[in-house]
Amino acid sequence: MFLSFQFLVFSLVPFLVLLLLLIPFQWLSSTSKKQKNTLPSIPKLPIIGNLHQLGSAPHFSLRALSKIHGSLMLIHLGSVPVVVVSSVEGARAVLKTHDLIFSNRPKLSIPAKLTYGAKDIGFAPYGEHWRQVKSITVVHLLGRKRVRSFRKNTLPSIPKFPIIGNLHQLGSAPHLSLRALSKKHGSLMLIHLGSVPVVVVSSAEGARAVLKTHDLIFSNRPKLSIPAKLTYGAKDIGFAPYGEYWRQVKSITVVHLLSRKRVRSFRSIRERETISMIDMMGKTRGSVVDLSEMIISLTNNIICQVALGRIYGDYKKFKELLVAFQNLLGVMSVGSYIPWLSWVDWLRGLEGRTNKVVKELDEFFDGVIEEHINKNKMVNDGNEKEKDLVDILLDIQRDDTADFKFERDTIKAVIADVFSGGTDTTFSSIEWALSELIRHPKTMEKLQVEVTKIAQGRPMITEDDMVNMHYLKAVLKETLRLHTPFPILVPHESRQDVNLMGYDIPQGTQVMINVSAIATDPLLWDEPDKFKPERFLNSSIDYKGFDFELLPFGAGRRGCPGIEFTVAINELVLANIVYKYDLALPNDGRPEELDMSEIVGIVVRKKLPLLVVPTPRF
Ligand code: HEM
Repeated sequence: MFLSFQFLVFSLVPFLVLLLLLIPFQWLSSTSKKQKNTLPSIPKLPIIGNLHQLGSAPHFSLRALSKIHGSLMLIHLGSVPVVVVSSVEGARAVLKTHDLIFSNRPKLSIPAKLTYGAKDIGFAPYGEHWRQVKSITVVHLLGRKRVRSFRKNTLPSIPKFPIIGNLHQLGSAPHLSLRALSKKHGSLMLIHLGSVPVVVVSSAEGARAVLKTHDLIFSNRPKLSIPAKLTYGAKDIGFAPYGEYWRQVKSITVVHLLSRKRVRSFRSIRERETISMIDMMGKTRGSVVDLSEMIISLTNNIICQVALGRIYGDYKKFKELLVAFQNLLGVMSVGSYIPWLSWVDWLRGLEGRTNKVVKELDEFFDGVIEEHINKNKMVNDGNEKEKDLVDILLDIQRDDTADFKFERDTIKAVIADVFSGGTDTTFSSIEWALSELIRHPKTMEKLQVEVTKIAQGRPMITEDDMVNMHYLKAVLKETLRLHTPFPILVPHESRQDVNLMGYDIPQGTQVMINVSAIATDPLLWDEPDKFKPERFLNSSIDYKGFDFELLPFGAGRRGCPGIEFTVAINELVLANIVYKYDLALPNDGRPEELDMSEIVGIVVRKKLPLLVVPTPRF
């Protein structure tokens, strides 16, 4: 008993001594805590503190605890005191009132290891390092400007129907329908032709962005089923996809047919054909003349001679084939836009008509090529001047040393291009110019004064005179502005993703540039619908592809290579007709009665032929 009491005393003594020592300390510290107004800890277990109370969803557990112990409570995670805030005022006090004080992070062993010793933003202690790293990241990744730059800014599509998209809205004159739509939806709008998204551009800035700023990207052409069939699988220039083949074929055609030097060399052909037409007009002796028919023949004769070497005997048939060819180029095939409905093209006879025209033109071209091969076998004098385009293309085809090889189909496709691109466009601009002159007698008079003064009594106006014909040039520019032969450029296609005027345009998007809408934009032109050649007299605006408000020939890489060729014919023919004749309408029709209705194919032509009664002026 004594032993056990002794044992008890001896074992309790140190404990009691410790207790005696601790009591005043505890009392002291609790008084000092009271003075400091410390947050009382919620009940906890030794060693683990309140860790066991966090559970698998600490936010719920702590919310429950805060309902018992208050919205500001002290818990212990192991031995670490943690203040838990669950009220708006508490959050404000920590994150606003004392933000700077509470801006540090605790050192947590695993996150520190995972972040290269808290070298990141989230776990770095408050200080200069954290400030710098955070600010760099915000500026270059997380700032509003940067975040906006990551957003895909797609052009919203205008309302459309299922399957057909906006096809029904194009109507019979797409350039006019699209102009009306752009007034409502903006000068850059996304439409859908069937399932194919098409960006329609109707402003000079938009045209500049496509044809200059992003010219290389938009230099492709979409694959369109009917044009592809008509051009031997897009082996021509106009519909060939952008690439080495297109570059070579275009450059060969420019060098050997359309360059200024070559165009000059065809001068005698132009002058001969113009004299012949002027003579024919004189022979009608006061009767009605179909001037449209005469100008078509003149244009075709010139192109035939420079491209094929001569006018062909069964030429009438060739002319009819060309008309059919051009009509087909202007047709919108369902298959190009709704591939699974391509059988509709077959049903409406489009396929059949295309195949027939392709076959007949092909036979005609084969005949022309064979004739050239035989002729070259007989006369091989190597005289470059005598060679027409077919001779030159055959030479290139035969040349083993040339880097670039092409087949007979290329020759045929290029010839088809020259005729389809060159005849109707050239003819219709002369026809429209004469029609406008007849409707505006004062303008006609002014032009006649200019040509008469420059001709100085000579029987014909020649190409040397053109340099001084400022009013004539203004008349032609105004004609090409108001009666743009291709009111919508041949469609372009993006070769890669591109940002066009703030919008993300994906690769393979078709682009239609409505150059006639731009040429009649009231923001750019004063009285845009009136024929006023004077507007060009003191203006540097030209149609060569540098002024985006006037783009009858397009611009950039895909621009028309035939400007010199066509302008030479237009100027000469127009100057000589108005120099030699006064033109009156049949049956004493008044000038303003002249019908100016349009017919829209691939080229916008005058619907009715231009019938006039020519009276010699001298
Ligand atoms: C008034 C007469 C003419 C007008 C208004 C005209 C207009 C045009 C236009 C708007 C284009 C498409 C441009 C683009 O897609 O951006 C074009 C392309 C073309 N034109 Fe003309 N053209 C005319 C005469 C000619 C002539 C006389 C020829 C040849 C003899 C010709 C041959 C071509 C060719 C081959 C292309 C395709 C260019 C390419 O895709 O790279 N054009 N033309």
